Amino acid sequence: MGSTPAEVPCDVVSDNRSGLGGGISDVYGEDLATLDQLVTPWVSSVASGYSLMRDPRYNKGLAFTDKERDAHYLTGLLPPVVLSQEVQERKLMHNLRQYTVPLQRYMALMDLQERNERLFYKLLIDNVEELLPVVYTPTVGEACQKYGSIFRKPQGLYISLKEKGRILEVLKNWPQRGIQVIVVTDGERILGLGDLGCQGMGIPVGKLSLYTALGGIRPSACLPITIDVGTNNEKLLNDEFYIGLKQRRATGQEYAEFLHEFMCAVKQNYGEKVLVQFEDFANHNAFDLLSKYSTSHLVFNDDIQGTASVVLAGLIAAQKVLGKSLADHTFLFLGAGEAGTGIAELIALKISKETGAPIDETRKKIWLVDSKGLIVSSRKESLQHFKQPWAHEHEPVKNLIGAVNAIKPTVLIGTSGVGQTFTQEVVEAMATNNETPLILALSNPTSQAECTAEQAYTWTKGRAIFGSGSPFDPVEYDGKTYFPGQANNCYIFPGLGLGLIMSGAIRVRDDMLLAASEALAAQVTEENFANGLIYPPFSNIREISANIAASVAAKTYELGLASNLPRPKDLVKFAESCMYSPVYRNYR
Ligand SMILES: NC(=O)C1=CN([C@@H]2O[C@H](COP(=O)(O)OP(=O)(O)OC[C@H]3O[C@@H](n4cnc5c(N)ncnc54)[C@H](OP(=O)(O)O)[C@@H]3O)[C@@H](O)[C@H]2O)C=CC1
Ligand SMILES: CC(=O)C(=O)O
Ligand SMILES: [Mg+2]
Repeated sequence: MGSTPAEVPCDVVSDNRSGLGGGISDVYGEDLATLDQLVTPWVSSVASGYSLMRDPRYNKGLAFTDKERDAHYLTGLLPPVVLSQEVQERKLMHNLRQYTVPLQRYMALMDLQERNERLFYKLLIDNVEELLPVVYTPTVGEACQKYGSIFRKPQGLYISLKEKGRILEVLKNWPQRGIQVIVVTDGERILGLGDLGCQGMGIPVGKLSLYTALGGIRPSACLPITIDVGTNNEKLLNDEFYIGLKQRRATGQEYAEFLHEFMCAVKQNYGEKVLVQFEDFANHNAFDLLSKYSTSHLVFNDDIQGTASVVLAGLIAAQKVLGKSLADHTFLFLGAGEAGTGIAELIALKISKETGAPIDETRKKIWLVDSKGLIVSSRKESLQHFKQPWAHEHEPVKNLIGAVNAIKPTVLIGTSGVGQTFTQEVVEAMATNNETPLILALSNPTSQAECTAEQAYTWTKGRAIFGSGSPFDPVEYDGKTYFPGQANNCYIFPGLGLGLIMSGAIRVRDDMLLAASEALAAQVTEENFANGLIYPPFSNIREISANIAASVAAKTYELGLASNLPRPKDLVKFAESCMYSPVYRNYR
């Protein structure tokens, strides 16, 4: 590394560089470079023999055929048996099930991803309900907490303050060029586990594996990034195995300039149509980053917008069970941060669109409690900007039970990041006030859920509709089985991302999030409703994602924000045709 990054303001990057496949012309600058400029000497070659077996993108392990073994100098490097991918899959699932500790399963799966990418995705796609809790919440949370200790092979791209002034060059070290989706975190609010610094990398890695498995985005088009601006986590600062910068977090101008350099470098390197998903930033940066870059980049914040879209989908679906329109509900949130206010705002927007009432009016049906109590107008001056629209006229209320009794919500949503805050008293009050209380304990991982599924069903005597951010097993109560739903943004972001990419979107708009919610809600079947579910099962997630993608793409075309022209006629078929398949390819 040596040359300084070109000084390109974020908003003057040519849009002609990346095509549907993220195809970029001379973005690495080899052709245009002058003699005194440094370039990265990337080469491509045909892998064979040992290096073919060591390349996770092409490795098939014992599934290499005899013909392939002969042609690619593999004979003798493998035992004689040839196994099909299906047999490999059965064997691996059998082995995985031997591990009783979830973190061991996580590590085994990460090893597989590093060893044989297609087999990893085949496993994940075919066994999504079993493996989602391993590569994603809750186990990924534990993995992040212990990332330094379990660290073997680096995954994703680490951009630390040490690279200030040369982020563009760091991006060029990533071997894949046709990047279509970046999930980036700075590790400050990892699930409900707080500041995990550089060890937050598990989250972008996990989210992007879902982009591929659930949304069909090619693995080579996905780039997980962790921005390391330090950590304020004392435990990590004193941990000899910590993998990040051992310094306190950069803030203010230093932070903003570093993030700006990053955002400019991303656009410069990958063009205008690369999707950047902000993930698990703390709310004091998340809202500002989203509003700053949503006018110049294709960005969305999963915690604010993806979560909003998935919860709205559940509420739209629940209308069929409850026989009430959204406008007939009163909503109460515990937690008024990214997830809470993000969901609240999208609900208010949806009601406003449905009823024609101004959004200032529709917000009045929605109440939020933060760590200081109910958000009311007398607190307005001291509130962060994202809470202010929710400061309604009401006398102060100190805590959640007080708010439940005063507001009498029909829907209770937990976005506090604090476990066991929906106490028996709170849940029973919901059951007293409502025939069918809708209770969503969204905080992750499981340890931070506001209540468990069992508590929700027991304390409401089986009358609640319950969903949670992390999965719970079905619950037996009074001779009946109850199936809790998983209200998690992973229903939305893979399909949303696919829809944006396949239409060549250049910006994300709220209407696209609403389209995603409608599409997800439409996938809930009568059978799901009969089981008390307001989300469809994950077993059909690829079909669901294709439908979400088609609706998002349709909205993108309608808004004039699509660049992949002409518009394909059948967007669902087009979405399906764009999806990555993990089935092995044959080598000549
Ligand atoms: N299911 C899903 O798909 C998603 C789940 N989440 C989960 O939601 C949780 C919150 O995330 P996010 O909104 O980004 O976090 P934020 O930090 O932005 O917000 C947390 C909010 O909770 C409030 N809070 C904290 N402790 C308490 C308490 N004891 N009583 C009342 N309020 C409290 C905070 O209050 P104050 O402002 O006063 O500090 C703040 O308003 C996390 O656990 C995360 O995993 C997030 C995104 C998606
Ligand atoms: C699910 C998710 O994005 C979160 O808990 O932060
Ligand atoms: Mg998140």
